[in-house]
Amino acid sequence: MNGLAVICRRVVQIYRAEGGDVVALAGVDLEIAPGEKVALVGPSGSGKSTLIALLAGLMRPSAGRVHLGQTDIGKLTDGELARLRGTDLGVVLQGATRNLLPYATLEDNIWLAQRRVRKVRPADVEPAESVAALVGLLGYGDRRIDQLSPGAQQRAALAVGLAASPGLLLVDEPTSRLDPVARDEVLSALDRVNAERGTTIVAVTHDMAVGEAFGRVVTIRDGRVGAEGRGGREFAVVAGDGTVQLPPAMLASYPPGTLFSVDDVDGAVMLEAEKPAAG
Ligand SMILES: Nc1ncnc2c1ncn2[C@@H]1O[C@H](COP(=O)(O)OP(=O)(O)OP(=O)(O)O)[C@@H](O)[C@H]1O
Repeated sequence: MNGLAVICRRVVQIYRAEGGDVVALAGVDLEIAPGEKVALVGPSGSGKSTLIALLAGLMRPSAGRVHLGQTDIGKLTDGELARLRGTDLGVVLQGATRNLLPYATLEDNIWLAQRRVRKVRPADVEPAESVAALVGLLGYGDRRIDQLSPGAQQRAALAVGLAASPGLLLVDEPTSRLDPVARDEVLSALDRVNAERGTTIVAVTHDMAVGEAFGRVVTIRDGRVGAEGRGGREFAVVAGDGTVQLPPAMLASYPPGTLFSVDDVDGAVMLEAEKPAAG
């Protein structure tokens, strides 16, 4: 299928924990066009995995809306969400082998991942061989997963995520623990999938090479979109409630509670910090 658009509006996710509630996402606004490649980066605990889990339909947002294409996933039943995951959504979890049956062949792994789409959209079922070719594993179909190198296992995990020809591929840390050659092979595979199928790709990563290869890098900070890099330039982002985050390095000079006067001067926004009263 064609690439799916992603729209998040004021998305809030709260985990109910014993020690108290944890606000993992505090109002995420994000738009991803069909066929875009987006890297999600940010400090540990900032909410990246939570956002991916919401996009993967593994849970529903506590508040706000998540649209995948025309579908508001908050309105789907559990059964409908599960169906979406095996058809329109491809999810590749962190750690290649978590997505694979290690003692089965690559071809069997792909075949198993196609079982839902075989019922729902049989016309979209591609031969296992062409899915393997897409990730650079042509001729590996009869190899057992546990006999593949770590880099080839990661591409096998991508093949399984792509087996149903999803419109959106979500990948958690696709290049972690790979050597530079294997990493480049994974990046080329993602590039090929995106170019040939138009699949929208969202990857959580700590690897700057992924961000550079993708071109669009969204930084999640404290459960919000903190900044965005495009074509190597870094931008601040206006959130749905009108707020803009300062770059973290500035917070030392302008701590929470600092007052700014805000002026629009010929299209440039001027912020001037109020000097603390002498005293
Ligand atoms: N199941 C859960 N129950 C309670 N709190 C959770 C749960 N999952 C995540 N959190 C908390 O939500 C916040 C966001 O976590 P999340 O895993 O989404 O961040 P992350 O950016 O993916 O971090 P990392 O890069 O370390 O994977 C953190 O404070 C985390 O401790």
